[in-house]
Parts: sequence; C-alpha cells; structure tokens
Amino acid sequence: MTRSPQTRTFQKFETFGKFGSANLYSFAAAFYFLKEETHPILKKKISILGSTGSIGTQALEVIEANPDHFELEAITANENADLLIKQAIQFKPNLVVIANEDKYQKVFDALDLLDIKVYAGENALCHAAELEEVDVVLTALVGYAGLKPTLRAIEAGKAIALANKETLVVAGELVTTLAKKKRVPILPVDSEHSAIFQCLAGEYSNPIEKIILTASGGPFRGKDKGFLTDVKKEQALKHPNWDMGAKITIDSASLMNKGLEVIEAKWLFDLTNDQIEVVVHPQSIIHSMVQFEDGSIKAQMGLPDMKLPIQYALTYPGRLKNNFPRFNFMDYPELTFEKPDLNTFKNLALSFEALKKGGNQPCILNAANEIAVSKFLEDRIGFLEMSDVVESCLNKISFISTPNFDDYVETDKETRILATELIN
Ligand SMILES: NC(=O)C1=CN([C@@H]2O[C@H](COP(=O)(O)OP(=O)(O)OC[C@H]3O[C@@H](n4cnc5c(N)ncnc54)[C@H](OP(=O)(O)O)[C@@H]3O)[C@@H](O)[C@H]2O)C=CC1
Ligand SMILES: CC(=O)[C@@H](O)[C@H](O)COP(=O)(O)O
Ligand SMILES: [Mn+2]
Repeated sequence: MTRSPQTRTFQKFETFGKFGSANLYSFAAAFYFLKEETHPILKKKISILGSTGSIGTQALEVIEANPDHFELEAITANENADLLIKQAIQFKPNLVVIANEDKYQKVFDALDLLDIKVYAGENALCHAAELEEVDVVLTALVGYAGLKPTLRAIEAGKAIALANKETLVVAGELVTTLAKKKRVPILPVDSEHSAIFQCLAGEYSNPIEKIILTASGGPFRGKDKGFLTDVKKEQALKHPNWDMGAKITIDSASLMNKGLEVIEAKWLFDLTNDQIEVVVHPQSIIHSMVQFEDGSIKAQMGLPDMKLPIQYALTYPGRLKNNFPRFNFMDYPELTFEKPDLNTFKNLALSFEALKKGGNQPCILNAANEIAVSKFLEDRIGFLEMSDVVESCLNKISFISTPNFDDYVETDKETRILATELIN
C-alpha cells in the first residue's frame, strides 16, 4: 500500500485522547503537538463531495492556485452535470460521481475519452469518500445527504474538512465518537468554527470558558413578525455579507443557520450548552471568539470570504500565502454587537432546546428544517411558518435518547413525512 506523506503524518500521533477534560476535541488537541514541530505543507490528495456548489467551487479555486500543495482525486455533484463535466475536464481527477443516476450517461459520454472513472448514485458518493489515495475529504455537499459519506470517509481513516454542518447536527455524537476511535481529525470549514479553531491554536492545555459565535443577523435583522409574515424568497436570498448556496442563505435569514452552528460547535469543541453564546455582529468581520478561564477573549477576523477557512482546513496546521483581499480597519470604523431576537427568530431558541433535550431532537430539527426551507423556496409556505413546522415536528416525533445510525435514518425519514404532511 502506498501512503502519501500527509497520511503518515496523521498516523504519527500517539497523544490522542490526552486532553479530553480540557474542553478541546481530543484529536484536534493532539494536532496542536504538530504545531510544536516544523511542518511543511505537504502535498495532499483531496476528494470534494459537492464540487459544484458554493463551497465546492471556491475550494477548486484554492486548489487551482496551489498545484504544488493539492491534487484533486475525486469530485461529486448531485445533478449539475454540465459544471461537473467542465470541472473534470479542467482538473482531471481520477473519479467523478454524479449522485443523480439519470445524469450518468451524459457525464460518462462527455468524459469517455479521458482517463477518468465516472460513477453514479449514493454508493458511488461514499466510494469517492473512501478512495485509498485520498488524504482529505472536503464535505461540501448540503444537508442530511452528507452524513453517510462522511461516516464512510471516517471509517476509511480520511481527514475530514467539514463544511457540511448538518452531519454534526444530525448525529454529532455518533460522528465524533467514530472519529475519535479512528483517530481522524475533523477540521472545520464553517467560518465561525474555523475562527474558533484558529483561536485555539497553541491553547491545547487551556480550558475554554465559553465560545462566542457571531451571527450577521441576516437580511431581516431588526424586523418584527408583522414584517416577516409576507417576506418572499427573493428577499430572504439576499444575504448582507455572504454569497452562499440557497439552503444556507435561507437558514441565515431565519437564524436556523446559527442554531445549526451552535450544535455543530458543541460537537466539534466538546462544549456544554451553556458554554455557547451567540452575539449578532452585522458586519461579519469577527468570525467568532473564544473566552478562556482568565477572561481573555481571542477573536479571528477578516473579510467575509470562505476561501480562507477552506484553505486553512486543507493546509492545517500550516498556513499558505495567498492574494485574497485583505481587511482594512479604516474601511470599518464601526464593528457593532447586538443580542439575537429569539422571540422573532424562534429557530435559534428551538435549536438550543433541541440541543438540551439531545437524543434524536437535533436530527428532527434538521429534517423538518430541510423540508420547510425547500417548501419556502417553492413558495409553498411563508417565512415564519418554517419555524412552526420545525416546532411541530420536535413536539410530535417520538423521542429516542440514545439513537444509533438506523434510528437517525428512521427519524429523518419520519420527520420528512410529517413535515411534508403539515405543509400540504
Ligand atoms: N456556502 C457557504 O459559504 C457555506 C456553506 N456551509 C455549508 O457547506 C455545505 C454546502 O453549502 P453550499 O456550498 O452553500 O451549498 P450549495 O447548494 O451551493 O452546493 C451544494 C453541493 O452539494 C451537492 N448536492 C446537493 N444535494 C445533494 C445530494 N442529495 N447528494 C449529493 N450531492 C448533493 C450539489 O450538487 P448540484 O450542484 O449538482 O446540485 C452541490 O455540489 C452546507 O452544509 C452549508 O451549510 C458552511 C459555511 C459557509
Ligand atoms: C460563511 C458562513 O460560515 C455562514 O455560515 C455565515 O456565517 C452565515 O452567516 P449568518 O448565519 O451569521 O448570517
Ligand atoms: Mn457559518
């Protein structure tokens, strides 16, 4: 078996699990040891699940700019065959997967003369996540569909660059337990979690007092329920600071994104619920903060640009010089902070409650929200009704205190059925 230098580096650590009580996710803590050594950024072989999306296309820009550091092994899409073909012709990965099997022939025909394997379907997606040559799997696909391939990648010992927050929302305990067992790092891509991760560098023995997740407040910050009753998807899709996929943009507008991120943070950094605070920061310059036990707060700042957290997850623990636009304090004379309005934006309160109740509640929250968002995007329900659907599902679907994988699959299925019935 041939191993890349990076894989060997991952396997060098024997310190795993030493820092469980230090509030740091133990494998991440183990990686801080690497910081003590010199660590050239070795060439990594990458598989991108969801290469045609907002995160996926930005990741390809990072890879394209750094051919000495990255090699693209596999790319996948759901149904955007045209873009997937274009990416395959440009980057020539070894494997291309289209999840929607109806699009297989089109992709196959287009890439027939190139030395590229083309597969289709859900199993093929998992195959792209566990290819032997791959060092890092970037999970840039959206929603619950990310759970299974992420678990398969962890089983196969791949480092995970995690953009797909829904994976940790649905099954955080299962995923992190498996990652610890397999000694696989989960490197955050989500901007807030990357910020926290960057603040923790060099702090492996210092317990966290709390983390402060910043929220932009979305396009409807300061609005009341009367205003929100009639808002349309075109308004909700106009995020003030970030250009992202449709689902996360709606989640940002409803503050569900922040709710999902609270749950994501709990699992990534091994926090208790009361160690997580949300502060609205409309400029999205401070991406999040960590407060340590001596009261000191560290913040990570920069212009809102996902290429930086994507690149950091792919080069960690090193940093790579780039020409991304730089932040200038003189352009932002005011950085402001507000309390989130939990009464108007009920999703954030529901997320904290689901986290507190635990078990399959976050899985229910996620599935109901995925249905609600897709129906809102089809103009089938109003903006505020999305939270009502989520709340009803949380109250009606049977509670399972210690779910296994099959329980999550069943909970997701049942919740989608109920949420759809509630809307029709
Ligand atoms: N965009 C951003 O800036 C940020 C995103 N994230 C998270 O990253 C993830 C991706 O977000 P984003 O890039 O915005 O999403 P997009 O909707 O832009 O892209 C989603 C990608 O996933 C693919 N996909 C969608 N559904 C499926 C499915 N059922 N099976 C397989 N592949 C699928 C899409 O393929 P196709 O193009 O063919 O539909 C596309 O490649 C989300 O979890 C999001 O919360 C986190 C922080 C910031
Ligand atoms: C870029 C990113 O990480 C998004 O999750 C972003 O943070 C959304 O912003 P808000 O949810 O704070 O509006
Ligand atoms: Mn985020």
